[in-house]
Amino acid sequence: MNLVEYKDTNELNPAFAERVAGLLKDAIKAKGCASLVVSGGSTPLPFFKALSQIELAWDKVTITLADERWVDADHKDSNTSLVKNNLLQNNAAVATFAEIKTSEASAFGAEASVTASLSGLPQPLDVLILGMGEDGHTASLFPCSEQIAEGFASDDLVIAVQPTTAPHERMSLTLKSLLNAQQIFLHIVGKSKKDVLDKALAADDKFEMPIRAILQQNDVPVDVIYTETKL
Ligand SMILES: O=C1O[C@H](COP(=O)(O)O)[C@@H](O)[C@H](O)[C@H]1O
Repeated sequence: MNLVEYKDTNELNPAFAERVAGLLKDAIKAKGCASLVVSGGSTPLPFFKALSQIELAWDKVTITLADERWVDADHKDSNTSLVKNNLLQNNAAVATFAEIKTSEASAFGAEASVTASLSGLPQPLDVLILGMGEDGHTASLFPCSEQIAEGFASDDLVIAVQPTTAPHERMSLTLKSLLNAQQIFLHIVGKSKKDVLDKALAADDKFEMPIRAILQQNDVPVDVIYTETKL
């Protein structure tokens, strides 16, 4: 794990966007296409705006989400709408978006249709950007959920999850899917998230803090992109 710290979000967002864009350009040069998996929540919004403005062959990039809350597109908690309204804009408007929210009423039973929606996603993933909750969840691998052991052990691409300490059913990439990446970034902003990171690094029970399964592995490089100061 490599910690990359910035003075503030005004410095972090363009620099992180250039770093991600560089990796996507390298992948396109090497194989003609690239995959980018992003997270939702509140942290990535200004970074999405910065990334959307970078010039690259976005028509060769497939974007998807590491997880989604099972809500309609017009719900304020929709990660899909966050991506559509902030990342799939400007130069990035021509990227392909593989959605992980489908029309089923429940996430439970929708795994097959979500897996089908992801069938065109180039794998291994070129860039995976994760967030982290105060409870140490990442994607929607929640420590509180009944599905956490299966989320760690499953060979499937996605898993439906019902958190008990956060709202909404979720659809999440499984741990195996998340680790099928060339480069992982953990994007965190603020001292409280840094405290969670430090706690995650201080012990090894991944069921207590699922982010440990990402941080404490040696197969995929992980850069933590961090600033304490949100402007
Ligand atoms: O519920 C979720 O939370 C995490 C962290 O979100 P943030 O608001 O603290 O940035 C996020 O990474 C995940 O995609 C989201 O569904």
